[in-house]
Amino acid sequence: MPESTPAKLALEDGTVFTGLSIGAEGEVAGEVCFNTSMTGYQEVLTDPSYTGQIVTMTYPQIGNYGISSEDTESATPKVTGFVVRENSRIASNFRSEIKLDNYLRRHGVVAIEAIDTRALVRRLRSSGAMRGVLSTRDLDDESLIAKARASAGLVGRDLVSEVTPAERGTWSEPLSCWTRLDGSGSQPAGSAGPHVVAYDYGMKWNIPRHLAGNGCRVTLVPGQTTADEVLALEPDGVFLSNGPGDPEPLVYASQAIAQLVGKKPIFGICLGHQLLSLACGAKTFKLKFGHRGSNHPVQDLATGKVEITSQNHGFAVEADSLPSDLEVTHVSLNDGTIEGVQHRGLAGTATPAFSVQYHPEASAGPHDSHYLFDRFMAAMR
Ligand SMILES: NC(=O)CC[C@H](N)C(=O)O
Repeated sequence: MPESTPAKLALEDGTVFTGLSIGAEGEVAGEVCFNTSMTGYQEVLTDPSYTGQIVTMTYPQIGNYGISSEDTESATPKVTGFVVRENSRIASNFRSEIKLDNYLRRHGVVAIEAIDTRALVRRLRSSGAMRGVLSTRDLDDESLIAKARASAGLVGRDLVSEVTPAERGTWSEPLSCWTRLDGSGSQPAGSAGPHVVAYDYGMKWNIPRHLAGNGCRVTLVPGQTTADEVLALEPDGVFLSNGPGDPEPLVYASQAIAQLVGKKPIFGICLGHQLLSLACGAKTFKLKFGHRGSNHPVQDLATGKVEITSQNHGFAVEADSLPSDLEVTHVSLNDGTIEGVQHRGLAGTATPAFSVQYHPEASAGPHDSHYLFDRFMAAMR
């Protein structure tokens, strides 16, 4: 029985958790983080921004509504490893096609259940993000701890290269009826609207779904595409996607963006926000334990309004490093970190450049921030 295969998770601080495998046999090393969303495990599993990370869900029972191919944020799971308190034995949902554990095994994801996830998360909260090793092969504590300490971590690595597409592509699928704001039938895809060239650094699919659903013609380009190549496509706007890992080593990306600022309207999300900020001369830093969940409060400084947002980031833009060109537009009400910026000199012109650290495309999460897509549409028109 796969349910009875033992598995262990070891942290670099010497803590070892013993549980049961609910995924593939194997051994993986990554940064151990936690996500506080009560639902959305499927979107978490397939979000390419989790590349290099072993994700712990704080909600104690995961898998109860199974897996539906309509709900993925990329073609396959991208997490390096997965940790839950309890894998639901029942998948109760008419849309479910496969149970969580079978899905994890099918895609080779090493995963563990039946460990004290509260103890694990409290440790990550107080000590900060840690490297870890998750294994069904090696169950020797000392050996696992040594491997965790020798593992690469996230800082200084270019993880975008692992998930960005090799070739240029197009996108035409709109939002599904399940994610439409008003819950009505499928949105018509259009292509008569503006042409968006989207840098795909490991983009969640709900982003191009929003763009296509707004009538945009969407061209997806690899993260290494130069500014001249983007401009040759004659875009009405340039989108900068989310993506995994440390933004600072991605010099090719920030350099290309620097050459596009002021030439076309630019909208960035998450890694795209960090890269736009770097391109304008700001710095980024690693957060102690990151923001990952579906209910993070963010204040829009222009209106004073609070949005409840979906978040997934381990790095952030350093407030003290902001050049005079950049203005803070949104802040986190949990820890005061920067959640949005805009280029001061370009605000109100035909080529604004703005970005947010959180996820207005939701999936999973609330729809409060959808207005940012409307702002981008207005800028392109
Ligand atoms: N979701 C994202 O784009 C994450 C951005 C970046 N990799 C971070 O962890 O901060």
